[in-house]
Amino acid sequence: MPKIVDARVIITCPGRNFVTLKIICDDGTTGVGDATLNGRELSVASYLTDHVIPCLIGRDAHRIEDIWQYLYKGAYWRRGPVTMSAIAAVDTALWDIKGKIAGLPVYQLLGGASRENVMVYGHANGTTIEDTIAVALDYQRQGYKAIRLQCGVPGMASTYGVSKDRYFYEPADADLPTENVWNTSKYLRVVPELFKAAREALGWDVHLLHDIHHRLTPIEAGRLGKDLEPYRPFWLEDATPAENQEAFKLIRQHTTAPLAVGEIFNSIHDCRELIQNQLIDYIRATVVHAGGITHLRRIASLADLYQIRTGCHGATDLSPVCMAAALHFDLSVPNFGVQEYMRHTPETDAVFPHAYTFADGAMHPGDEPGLGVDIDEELAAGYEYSRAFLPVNRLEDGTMYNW
Ligand SMILES: O=C(O)C(=O)C[C@H](O)[C@H](O)CO
Ligand SMILES: [Mg+2]
Repeated sequence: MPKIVDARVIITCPGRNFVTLKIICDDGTTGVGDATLNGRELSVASYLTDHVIPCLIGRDAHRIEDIWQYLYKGAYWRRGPVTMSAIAAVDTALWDIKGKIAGLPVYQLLGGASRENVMVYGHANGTTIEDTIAVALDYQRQGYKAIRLQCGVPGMASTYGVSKDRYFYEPADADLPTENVWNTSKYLRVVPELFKAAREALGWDVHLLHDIHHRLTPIEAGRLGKDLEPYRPFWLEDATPAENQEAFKLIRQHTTAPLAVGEIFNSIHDCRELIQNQLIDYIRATVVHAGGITHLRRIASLADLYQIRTGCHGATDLSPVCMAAALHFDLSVPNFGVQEYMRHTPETDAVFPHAYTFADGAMHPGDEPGLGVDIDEELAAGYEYSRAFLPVNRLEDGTMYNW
């Protein structure tokens, strides 16, 4: 048996913070897992270092399921983003180790490829509709078959998903949370105009997505869905905060726009009602925040019973280690939908050398044994942790709101 003899947490900031777990076995095999929780990085690092790693030493690295159950049931305090991100990091690293020892890429251990590659969506954003369309056209030229559209809202100083200077969006931008201001009626006016302009410019052979980022009430979401229906959106994401899973019934009564939810979910229990009541079309939970490959597969299996497809979260705060793991998962599950892909910076790509590739709007995890990703610890050590928070949101009268 490959015995776990050591494990360490590596924190690095090549432009943004990443937390990575590396597990080392007695035969020298190592595995990596992403443990990054945006804006709360050090809590997961501490949970791993102080509470998880001591329990791992001496265990058989091949017993992935048993170790998962040990960390989940054994902690007594179940679920939550910190705990589940830490469990995910261990689980991901163990799949990496198992693949390396077997000499197989992880997707082969998960049942093999269910498709040739994995369709990804890119982020087109801009302060105006015109700017956003120009970026979307560029994505289309690069071969993307699916594009997320976010544009600035006239009369609002900043909007979720709109970057100041880049194609991708990096929200954790300050040492203390930036304060944004939100106005629902202004927002509800601009999005249908954006989609109309996008269909005119991009045609109908491209999937168009939009992220509401938890900002509407269910009835407002129903209205937006209805307004967007003529433009056939691929999905509307996070229409309303999903703690209240029942709320999605109201949205469903009013629109046939497909709904995607779950990037902040960390357990199958967060999405059980949404799935079993057929209230969503895509589940966005991903490897790092939803308990690793082991738990995410369980969520996907439940979703498959209800013809709900996967659409894993893949923003830049999920490291290349999570991206690699997600691609192995995506390639293997029968009910794959789409994978989010926000390119990392060259600095991040250098710290995390990886085998995954992008071509013609799709990705492939590569065929290296394990996950096909690693962390260059020497390079990582050159980028010191720098505290960064996600913004907070207020209504124009100062009321605290959802970001
Ligand atoms: O990529 C998305 O769909 C997001 O909503 C990005 C999130 O705001 C981001 O990952 C938060 O850390
Ligand atoms: Mg989102």
